[in-house]
Amino acid sequence: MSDNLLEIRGLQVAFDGFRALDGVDLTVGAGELRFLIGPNGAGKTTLIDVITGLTRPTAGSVRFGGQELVGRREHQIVRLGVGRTFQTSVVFEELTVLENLDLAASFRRPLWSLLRSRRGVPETVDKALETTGLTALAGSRAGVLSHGQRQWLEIGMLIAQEPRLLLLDEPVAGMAQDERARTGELLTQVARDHTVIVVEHDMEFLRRYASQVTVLHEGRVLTEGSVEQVRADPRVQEIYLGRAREGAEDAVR
Ligand SMILES: Nc1ncnc2c1ncn2[C@@H]1O[C@H](COP(=O)(O)OP(=O)(O)OP(=O)(O)O)[C@@H](O)[C@H]1O
Repeated sequence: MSDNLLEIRGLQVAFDGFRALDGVDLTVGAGELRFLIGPNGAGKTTLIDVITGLTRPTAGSVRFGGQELVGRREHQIVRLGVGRTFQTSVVFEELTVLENLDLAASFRRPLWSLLRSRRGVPETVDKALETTGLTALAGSRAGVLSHGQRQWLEIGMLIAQEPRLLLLDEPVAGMAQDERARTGELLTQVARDHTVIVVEHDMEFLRRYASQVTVLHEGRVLTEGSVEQVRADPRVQEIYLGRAREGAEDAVR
């Protein structure tokens, strides 16, 4: 049996004839921390939407742990062990950090165990608190968390569901420098027990925390490799620096 957790082949998505994905092939091994980059409109979010069942492809296949995901509904894909964060928050502000984690974890518990009175905190919730470093804030209302702490809570809510694959869409967007570093460490730690795909634009962040990078461009995989290999690729420089001339000077520095 192959060690590949995710095998995507010939994936196409068309919106009114426009090919947002145009034959994507992508293989991610079990236990990998893979970064996905590409300029605006490259198809990164569309790719995550297809893996998670939100968008149906016009052609191609997504095999996860040997099972075909195309054609399955979102909740079925979650149950198979694929978790994602959204760009909009899914945290309940009025609930505490612990309650948010407990609620997220509860989807795996059978109904009878939810109705039974429970003593203590489930192990998955404890582990999520510890991994995200939010133990001291367990009793705080989620509404008072900083932007960074909230992102970590969302990652914790995913971990509490025990997925095999986590898909994170720009986890450090809008974060201060110290929160970025903390997030990088968190992702590295999460990747010890899970396979993780991270969509991220920030090159400095990639340089520090990414080992394998896939570059998406115009709905296709342009290249893959280490951060250094990818940055040295003239085609990558062209797509980023082409835009840099339009104002985003730091794109591949
Ligand atoms: N529902 C939709 N209907 C029509 N076009 C869409 C739809 N969703 C995405 N697109 C188009 O598909 C292309 C890929 O979009 P996508 O959001 O996947 O890119 P991205 O790489 O995630 O970009 P960004 O970095 O800006 O988030 C874009 O040209 C976008 O306008």
